[in-house]
Amino acid sequence: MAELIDGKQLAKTINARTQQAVTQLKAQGISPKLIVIIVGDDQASQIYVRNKHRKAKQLGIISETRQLPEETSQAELLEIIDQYNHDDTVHGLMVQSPLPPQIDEDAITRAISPAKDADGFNPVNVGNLYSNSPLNFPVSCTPKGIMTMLAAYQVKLAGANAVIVGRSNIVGRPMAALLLNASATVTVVHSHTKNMQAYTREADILIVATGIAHLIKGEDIKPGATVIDVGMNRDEDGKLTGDVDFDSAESVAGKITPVPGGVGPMTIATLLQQTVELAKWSE
Ligand SMILES: NC(=O)C1=CN([C@@H]2O[C@H](COP(=O)(O)OP(=O)(O)OC[C@H]3O[C@@H](n4cnc5c(N)ncnc54)[C@H](OP(=O)(O)O)[C@@H]3O)[C@@H](O)[C@H]2O)C=CC1
Ligand SMILES: Nc1nc(=O)c2c([nH]1)NC[C@@H]1CN(c3ccc(C(=O)N[C@@H](CCC(=O)O)C(=O)O)cc3)C=[N+]21
Repeated sequence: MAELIDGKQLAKTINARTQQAVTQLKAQGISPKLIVIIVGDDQASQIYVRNKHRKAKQLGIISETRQLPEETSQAELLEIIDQYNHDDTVHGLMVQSPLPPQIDEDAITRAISPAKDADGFNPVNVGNLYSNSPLNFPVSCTPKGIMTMLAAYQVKLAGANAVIVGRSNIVGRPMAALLLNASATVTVVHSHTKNMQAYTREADILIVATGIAHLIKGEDIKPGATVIDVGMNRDEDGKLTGDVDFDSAESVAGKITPVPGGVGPMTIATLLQQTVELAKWSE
């Protein structure tokens, strides 16, 4: 039976550290502040944003949710981002996805100042990540949180075969860069990959982010592997379920994350940790 990687518990530890860092910054006259912009009323986004806001407040971070109507134009959103870019009291800024079709995501990620980029999606920060820059810069929170989980559970990265299923800008691509920077041997597979099982079965570390419920089963996993399930899917009766078939996977894997209670809580903890880092770096 695999060891459970308890993201919920680890998130509490990270949040306690963040709270201490907030106290220290406030003593120096800096009050970390995060702005989350949300366009339209996507139900899932509303829930995440509410959770982020509540946690941020608990940790002493000033958190504002800027709710914009579904019909907001790209020019209007860019204007609002520009205002926050120039507001010295704001340290972290993010625009929740998905965005309505009239708004180009790429244009939005480019508009957010790299120094306030709480999501780490701006190409300047992605470039820093891919060139393994020694500078301080923000990184996409989900993969960054996964690195914290792997470290906390003493998963060896150097020389490990790491296989990532999915190549999105939010998870797969930054995850590949982080693991490569940590000297893992990295393979990224996706919907065009031939014979995906041949790769997943060789993975010492398997990270799955596709949005396809139960895509990965026990038979696709190398015995003893560390399995990280990023997927967040709703089944017929509204229950949250991952991209990994937990029941068949947990008897094969060495370590495994549950859904819920795995990667999700770490994403939020990492966003708040990173907001405080941005405030520190802004000094
Ligand atoms: N817990 C958390 O904090 C977070 C959870 N999520 C969840 O993670 C999941 C993935 O999110 P995200 O990365 O944004 O998703 P995207 O839809 O942006 O990307 C999905 C990726 O999976 C690949 N893929 C789809 N089908 C298959 C298949 N049959 N075999 C192999 N690869 C496949 C796609 O390939 P191709 O590129 O070829 O289309 C694509 O690269 C979702 O469930 C999402 O809700 C996301 C972010 C944070
Ligand atoms: N600009 C942007 N940045 C993001 O980081 C971003 C985004 N857009 N759009 C959507 C995805 C998804 N995401 C999650 C955050 C927390 C949980 C989370 O807390 N999950 C809990 C359960 C939550 C529940 O019960 O619904 C868990 O897995 O235990 C999940 C998913 C961030 N995302």
